[in-house]
Amino acid sequence: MTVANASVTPMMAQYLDIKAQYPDALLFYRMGDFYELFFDDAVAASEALDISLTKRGKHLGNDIPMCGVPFHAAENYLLTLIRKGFRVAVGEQLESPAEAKKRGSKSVVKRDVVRLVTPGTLTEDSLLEPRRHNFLAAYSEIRGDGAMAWVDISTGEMRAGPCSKMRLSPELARLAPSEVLVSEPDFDDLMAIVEDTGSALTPLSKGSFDSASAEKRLISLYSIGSLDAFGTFSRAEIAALGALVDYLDITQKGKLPLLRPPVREAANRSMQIDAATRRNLELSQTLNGTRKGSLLDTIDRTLTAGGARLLDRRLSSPSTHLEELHARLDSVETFSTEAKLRTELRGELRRVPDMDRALSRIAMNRGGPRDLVSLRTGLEQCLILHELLISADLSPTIQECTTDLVGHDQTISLLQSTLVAEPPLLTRDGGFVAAGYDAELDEMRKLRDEGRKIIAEHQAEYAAETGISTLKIKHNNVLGYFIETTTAHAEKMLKPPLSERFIHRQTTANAIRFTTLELSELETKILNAGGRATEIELRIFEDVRADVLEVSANLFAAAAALAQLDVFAALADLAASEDWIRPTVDSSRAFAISGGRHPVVEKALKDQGAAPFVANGCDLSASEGASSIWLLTGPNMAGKSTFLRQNAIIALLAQIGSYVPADSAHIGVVSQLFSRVGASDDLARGRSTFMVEMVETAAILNQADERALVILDEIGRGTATYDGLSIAWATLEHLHATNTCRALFATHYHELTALAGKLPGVENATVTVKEWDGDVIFLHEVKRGAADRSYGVQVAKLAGLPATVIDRARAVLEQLEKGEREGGTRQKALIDDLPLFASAPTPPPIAKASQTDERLKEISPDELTPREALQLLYELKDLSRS
Ligand SMILES: Nc1ncnc2c1ncn2[C@@H]1O[C@H](COP(=O)(O)OP(=O)(O)OP(=O)(O)O)[C@@H](O)[C@H]1O
Repeated sequence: MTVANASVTPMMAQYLDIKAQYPDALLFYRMGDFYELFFDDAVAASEALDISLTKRGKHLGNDIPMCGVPFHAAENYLLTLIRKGFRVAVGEQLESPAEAKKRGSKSVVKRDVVRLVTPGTLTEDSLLEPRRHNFLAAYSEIRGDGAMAWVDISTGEMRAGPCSKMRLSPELARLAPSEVLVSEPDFDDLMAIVEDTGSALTPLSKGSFDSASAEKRLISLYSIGSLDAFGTFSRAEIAALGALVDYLDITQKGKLPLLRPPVREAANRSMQIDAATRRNLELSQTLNGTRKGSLLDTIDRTLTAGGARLLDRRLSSPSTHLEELHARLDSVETFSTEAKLRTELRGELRRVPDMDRALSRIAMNRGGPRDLVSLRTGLEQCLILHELLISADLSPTIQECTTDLVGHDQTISLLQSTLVAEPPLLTRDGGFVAAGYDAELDEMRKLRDEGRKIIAEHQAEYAAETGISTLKIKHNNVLGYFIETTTAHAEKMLKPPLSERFIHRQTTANAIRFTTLELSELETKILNAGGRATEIELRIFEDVRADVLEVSANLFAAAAALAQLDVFAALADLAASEDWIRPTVDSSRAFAISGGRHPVVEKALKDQGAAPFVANGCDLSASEGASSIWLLTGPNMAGKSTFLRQNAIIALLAQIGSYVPADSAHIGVVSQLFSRVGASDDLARGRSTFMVEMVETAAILNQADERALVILDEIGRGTATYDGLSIAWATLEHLHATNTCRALFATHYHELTALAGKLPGVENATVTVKEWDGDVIFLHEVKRGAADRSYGVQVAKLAGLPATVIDRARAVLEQLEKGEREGGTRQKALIDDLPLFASAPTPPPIAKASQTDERLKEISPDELTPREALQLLYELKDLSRS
């Protein structure tokens, strides 16, 4: 849409031209100190940002809606827009108005989009959560072979791995990317899957996913001969990686971030956890959507942003690789036993800045002197940490980390010699290069600074010469340096002899301004010195930037080592203070936990000052080819869900390489974790509680293999009793006979406990309670055997149901039990044999009459609300009946 016709101003024509290239994004059009938005963009942004909508001129006879955000506060507005699902094209002025004028009096300042801001391509610290990754993912499929690639451009990490369409949803749940790229033809097909995970979905042309050109793109990006240098990637993986690079090229307008060589993530190296299980176990956020109260929040004691991101990554992808797990556990053990070393190490880790993000900003030319200082501080801390660790008895993994902490002497001394201790935020502010680093810079600075002193001396001299003590030398962009005095004092300066030396330049309302020849000369000298000093500083910044980027791989390795050390020390700290133990993880099919606890519930009870958490064991150990299932019965509120979740969490913690909250734990590696705990309506997708429950159960029964750990809580609760019981029964049998997995199955259907006698791999267990004086007391102890009853009525009483309802419920229950004992049907027991509910006695009519009479006397009908009037009418009707 090129609308450069005569009816629009040249500026508007330029705006429309640029906007036509970015129809799907809001265009931030830079005008001086503001980014302006026009037309529909303005309407949408003003609503999303809650800023006022104005108008500017006319287009095709109509007002042009406009709104704007100040340049200096643009980041916050950007964040709000991105969070609300918009994409923003940032259009900058590429020349100054003066330069535009030189090209012709009617020329419009050149502008173009310098960057397309989308959820997956943020780099600004203020737009990112420091302790979380921000992934951009791409999904591609070539002849039925699917793959996913993902990158965090704020740290440069890029990975790819196989991913079938069926695995797309759990993979997206694992990575939680903020944006997913798909090929245009796949858009409609994948929309529901991607949107379900909360990621933004962006279609790219089919060409971006072409694997041959993707390979060429990657080879030229990394200047390598062949991609084999990084491992063996499938065509689909290459296509997905290539799409990422292409999209970064489009959005960053050619300024590619520093992308580290892609790493291939083999399938089956991490525990499969689907989205529902992640939600149910509240891994990184609670069911209410908050981080606080999640498992991650409870276990995260890391002190660096890089460490926090690594822990988050590990928790979302527990490993199934035994060697890797043991290496991690050995490292946590090192810091668990070496308490003093751990404390000292953590003291130093606290000072480590976010080197990854600083380096990425520097690479993208969005960094400033403070980012260089972050690298310097980080590397200095590396040396201190190395010193601390070197004499200790370390695990091999920690030893490897220590080697990456050193070898940066040249970079350290470069950064130490170039930068001042506390530089300004922006390079253009100048003043960040240390004195003594560059002789010319020192000289220019001296001249510039002495220039100020000389100006002050001149001012004193002129004051003495004219006898005007209030005379000042000032500066503005029009006159440069000038001498200013009040109109009254200026009289004598306008007359000889002073007028020969002081040249009159300007008269304002309150002052008269002069200059002298020597002042003009001085100005040129000073100005040149200041400008030259800035020029030199910018050149030095560029040189240092290039030197740093030259060794970026070493710097990333140092940052990765710091993050690892932080995670190991944080997990060791947690283990030591919370009394966690090292689990045994092997290739057996064991699942033997003694004294297990739920870390989040335990902490919550501790924080509330409530009775301590009751530890419970669990043994689901199974022999090859057999299943082992605990069928858990017990009253509501007894702690069944907590017990179920705690066992899943213990397995998960063990497989991220952490100690676990238990007295002992032996876990045969779990490759899939499934959990169906509780139920929530998925009204947005028009699915009832029962439907959601069945969809999730179906996924488990279809996918769980013999290395799976399955947690099922109250299957069938969402439907009629007999249907529910039948479904639960059949599900349990299927898990036992077909899935042959390790499972915990909590149920209210006591009838199921009979299966324990029939199926060899099923055992009954119950969460105990005590009944006392008609009330129930929760002991939270899990024991083998079946619960005698469900205590639902007692729990309802605890919850505050009215006494009449509780009494009546007891009567119904007794009748049911009696009916069953006597061999009748439930229906007969209830319909034929249960006496009808005797309603509460009606209050004596007299009292009612008098009350109503009183109210009638008091209230005039006009004062009544419609509701009160209706109420009164009913009362009067009752009265007339009686
Ligand atoms: N082992 C335990 N030690 C101490 N308190 C516990 C323990 N387990 C659970 N609780 C407490 O009991 C509460 C209820 O636990 P939970 O939700 O697991 O019960 P439930 O049997 O699954 O109940 P429902 O069947 O109603 O869902 C928890 O919020 C916690 O405060």
